[in-house]
Amino acid sequence: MVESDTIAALATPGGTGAVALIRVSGPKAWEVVETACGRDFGEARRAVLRSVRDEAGQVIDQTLVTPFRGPASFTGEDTVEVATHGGRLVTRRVLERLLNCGARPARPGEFTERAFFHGKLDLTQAEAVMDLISAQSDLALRAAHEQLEGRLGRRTEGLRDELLGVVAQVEAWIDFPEDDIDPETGAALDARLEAVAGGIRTLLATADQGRILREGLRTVICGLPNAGKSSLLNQLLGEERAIVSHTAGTTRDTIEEALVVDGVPLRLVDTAGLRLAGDEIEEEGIRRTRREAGRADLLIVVADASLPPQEAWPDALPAVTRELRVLNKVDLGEHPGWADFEADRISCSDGSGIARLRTHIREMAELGEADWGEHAVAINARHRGCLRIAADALERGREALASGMAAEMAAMELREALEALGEIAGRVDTEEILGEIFSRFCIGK
Ligand SMILES: Nc1nc2c(c(=O)[nH]1)N(C=O)[C@@H](CNc1ccc(C(=O)N[C@@H](CCC(=O)O)C(=O)O)cc1)CN2
Ligand SMILES: Nc1nc2c(ncn2[C@@H]2O[C@H](COP(=O)(O)OP(=O)(O)OP(=O)(O)O)[C@@H](O)[C@H]2O)c(=O)[nH]1
Ligand SMILES: [Mg+2]
Repeated sequence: MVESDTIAALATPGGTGAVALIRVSGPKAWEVVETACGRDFGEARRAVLRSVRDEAGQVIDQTLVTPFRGPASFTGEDTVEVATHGGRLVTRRVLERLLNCGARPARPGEFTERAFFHGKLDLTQAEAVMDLISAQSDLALRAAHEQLEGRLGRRTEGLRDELLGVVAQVEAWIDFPEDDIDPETGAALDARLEAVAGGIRTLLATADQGRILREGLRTVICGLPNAGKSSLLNQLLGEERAIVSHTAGTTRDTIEEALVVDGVPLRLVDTAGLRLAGDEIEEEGIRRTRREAGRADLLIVVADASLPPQEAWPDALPAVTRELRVLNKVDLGEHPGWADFEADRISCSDGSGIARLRTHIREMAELGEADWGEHAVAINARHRGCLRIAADALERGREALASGMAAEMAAMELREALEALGEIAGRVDTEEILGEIFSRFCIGK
């Protein structure tokens, strides 16, 4: 689907600023802007100062215009960038004028979509543009950058090429149905398939990292009432977000906030204290706490250090892969019963131990330099879906080969794996899938 019409949209946020940027892309991009400016541009990639005028010849704004000749542009099409003064009204009037001169408003993500259709970006790179814009931490930014630079696409396309080689060999056998695949060749093919499967597994293992980078580590604070859970949320946020009081049962509903702790994006959730409920609302709060705790990436269990352990530690918490134990209120003195208890000792009143707790949270996220590595990628949910389909089909293909089934059977399964792998970089012909992806972008991107 390569559309031949010319689109225009504001590329910068729709507020007041020093300068705003409007992009026009498509076969008539130059013509549209030249009409609005009443003059030709001359050379590509050279910024020129031009007045955009309305139909009556009245100047709307003095703008800096940069024309690009396809394919040497972001979209791969003829493109013109018009930098206007950054007022709401002036940008709206200039855009309206360009639309009147033959452009139509761009749909969300349409510039990037066109870059994809003109082969400027593969689908993983187009997705990376979006990740880059929404990145909330330096690591998320770095991951998006590496994906934009094409690292993930090269890996999946590399695996696909290798698989394609094997499929070609298997299919060559289909033409000679009287010959079975000889065991030696069969073993060699299987070794190559195992290597592809290994590559897929390596990528799948980054799904957790990818989700955490994009959505944040889901961190749930829980514990008995009055332990200081809301105080801890406030401490980590650096603001008085949640209500804190000496009354047990203060927090009745879950509170969720996004923040970055030591470079790790978190979704921090404060919950109602776990105990036998006093009333119906509290009971519902506690039900929500259990649900939240169950879907946490990291559980922070908080207890009051000044109380004896048997009175302070909540029981029946869901098992999660990551858990941090915290003893709060150490400023009040620690009950001797905790002596051998391994936990972060903190005080939300005087801030002691909070810096160390932050470090521990970061370590738990396993997103540090050491965990990240030189060749790391962080896949998203769509990539994971494709990789799982590919891994399963590949497995079935290997079984078919091993059990001496007809080569057709094996080839069919391997073809399915091939297709799923190719889908990651955008080898898809269903516009529906692509439309779904690009529609999540903002207008002008
Ligand atoms: N003014 C402006 N700034 C921007 C963008 C933009 O579209 N316009 N970008 C939009 O996201 C990002 C930069 N990405 C871009 C990627 C490729 C090309 C481009 O013209 N590519 C040509 C020429 C390459 C070259 O000169 O080396 C090409 O690929 O053929 C432009 C911007 C961020 N900053
Ligand atoms: N001395 C001392 N008091 C603290 C500390 N942290 C919290 N508190 C106090 O403990 C009481 C309970 O704090 P909250 O943060 O509301 O406790 P919570 O766990 O959210 O309680 P619920 O929402 O009722 O489950 C408040 O009076 C806080 O001021 C601390 O480190 N030291
Ligand atoms: Mg609370």
